[in-house]
Formats: sequence, structure tokens, C-alpha cells
Amino acid sequence: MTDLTASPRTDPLSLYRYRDGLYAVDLITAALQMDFFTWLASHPSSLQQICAHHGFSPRPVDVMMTLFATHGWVMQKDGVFHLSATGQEHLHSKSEWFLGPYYASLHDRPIARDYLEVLRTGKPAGWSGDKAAFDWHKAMEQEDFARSFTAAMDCRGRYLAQALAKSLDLKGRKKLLDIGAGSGIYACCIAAQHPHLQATVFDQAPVDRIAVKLIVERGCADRVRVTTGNMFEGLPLDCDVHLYSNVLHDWDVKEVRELLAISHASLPPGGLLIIHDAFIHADKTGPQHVAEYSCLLMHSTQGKCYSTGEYAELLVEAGFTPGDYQDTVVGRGFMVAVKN
Ligand SMILES: C[S@@+](CC[C@H](N)C(=O)[O-])C[C@H]1O[C@@H](n2cnc3c(N)ncnc32)[C@H](O)[C@@H]1O
Repeated sequence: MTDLTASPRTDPLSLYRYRDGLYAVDLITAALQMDFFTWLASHPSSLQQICAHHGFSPRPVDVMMTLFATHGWVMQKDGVFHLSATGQEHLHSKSEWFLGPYYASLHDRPIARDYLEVLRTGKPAGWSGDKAAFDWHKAMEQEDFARSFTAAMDCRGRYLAQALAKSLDLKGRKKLLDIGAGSGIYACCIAAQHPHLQATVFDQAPVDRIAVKLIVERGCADRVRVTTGNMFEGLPLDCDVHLYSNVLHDWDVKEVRELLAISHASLPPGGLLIIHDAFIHADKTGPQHVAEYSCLLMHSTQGKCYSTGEYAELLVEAGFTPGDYQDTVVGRGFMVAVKN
């Protein structure tokens, strides 16, 4: 039986950071290719004005401007983005220190090209630029893709989940629902750390079958069960804790609102909702590595890394009282909220 309460002896931070931040350079390249910074210098603009002028969608522009703000290349004042001194000196095509040509050889990278399209359509590009796998939610219904994607989430979660489990206060709670659970690694680690708790892993086919096998292999099947379903069509009613781990970041605001409303309807009064994810600061000036990870999500899913402020607003709107954000490891953390 695997000891799911153990932590590794060494720190894998840089391995997570390379993978998470991979796409940021392509978004910077796409912006330079459009000479976006030179335009912004003479047109300080709100997010809406940037979208209206360039024919862009709000979600990718928000991710792009957050990335630039975390580097100090743009600054936001009263909702208007301005090019900073660094931006004027190194990103403006009329500056003697302009670095645009240094990035020109990257214009043909598939992900950089995708960004020109994602900015305009607001729709995700294919996973890793592969047009054949265009909609990864659909791809997750295919056995092979589901298996390799779930393996990726599982090995990432092996480290993140035990850290989350150790940080949670679940005294007096009875049953956790791990929504969009993948392999069930989070439910298993939380159950291992909190022996009084039962858990249900909730996902769709064929991920449910992959989860059953791994839960048995890990020796957790006595307290962790699997339920198959579509989270947008309702959730089991017998749980007093809901966990969304790396799930809401795959979806746009409309779907996040729907999921929070479904959770609210399914939890008892006083029920606990946990969002485990990578969070942007409320003022959207950091952390830089989360802004980089958000580029990857914006490119390949319908979501992004939301800020703590955005989540707090959505939680209040859905009828929850949000608590403070708490860090765990490798730029991840969680927010809890109690059903009013
Ligand atoms: C990014 S993975 C996160 C997995 C896991 N929670 C983690 O933190 O690693 C998103 C998961 O949501 C599941 N999912 C997507 N749409 C779903 C739906 N409509 N109903 C249930 N699960 C869904 C996917 O199958 C996938 O396992």
C-alpha cells in the first residue's frame, strides 16, 4: 500500500516551472509580431478598448495583459493599461533598445501562430498545437488520450495532493466529493491524511475506470469510491465537502458560474467548497510563474488561472462565504468557501 501522506525528499520545483511556463514565450512573440507594445504606447487602453480595436476576445487579452503586468512591461491605472518605462525602452519598435527582431525567428513556432488565432477567436487551440486533438474535453472521451492525460495529472498530483491534504482543516467533515477528480489522487491523499473522512471520486468515462484501478492499487478502495457522471448535469447529494482541483481553470466564467451554482445546490448548509489551483493575485500583478502557466491554459482550454479576487466574487455571487487564499507548493494553493 502506498504511503500517501509522505513527502518527497527533494524539491521538484524547477521541473514543474519549466512545464507550467512553457507557452509564455510564444505569447510574448505573438505580441511582438503584432507590434502590440508600440500601439499601446500611443493608445493607453482598457481591456475592452484593446479587444474592440484589435478584434480580440477578453479571456486571452486578460491573460496576456496579466503576463505583461507581472513583468512590469505594462502598468494598469484606473482600468487603463499603459506601456511602462521598460516597455517603452525594450518593446517599442522606435526605441534604440528594441528587442523585437531578437524574437522574429520564433514567429513560426506553432504555438506562437496559434496565439494570433486564439486572441481573435477566444477559442482554445489544439493541445500542443495538434489540430487533430482540437477539443481536449472531447478528446478525454477517447481511451488513449484519457489514459495519457490522466497519467500526467496523476504524477503532478502525487506531490501537490499530499501538500494540499496536509494544509486542510477538515475536522467535523464527513465526506469529500472530488469533482473532475481524474485518477482520484487528491481524494486518496486527503483520505490518507484525514482518516475519519470518506471520499467520492467524480469523473466521466473512461477516466472513471482508470480511477477505479488506481484507487485499488493504492489500497484506498475501502474509503474512496468512484461515481461516474457529468458535473454540469448535477452532483451527488451526500457529501459535505466539494473539491475542485485544477478543474475550474479549464473553463470560462460562464461554466465556472454553473459549477459553483451546482455545488451550492448539492452541499448542505455550512458545506465546504475547496478550490485547489494556481491563483493570480487579486491585483493581477503576480505571481509571474502563475501568469505564465495561465498562457498555457488560455491556449489549450476554455479557461485561465483566475485571480483570488475573481474567485471571491464568483463565490459570493453563488452563495458562499469565501475564506483567504493559502499557499501549498510549487505556486499552487487553495481557497475554501462555506455555503451560506
Ligand atoms: C485538468 S483535469 C484535473 C484532474 C484532477 N482534479 C487534478 O487536479 O489533477 C480535469 C478533469 O475534469 C474531468 N472533467 C471534464 N469535464 C467533466 C465533466 N463534464 N464531468 C465530470 N468530469 C469532467 C476530466 O475528465 C479530467 O479528469
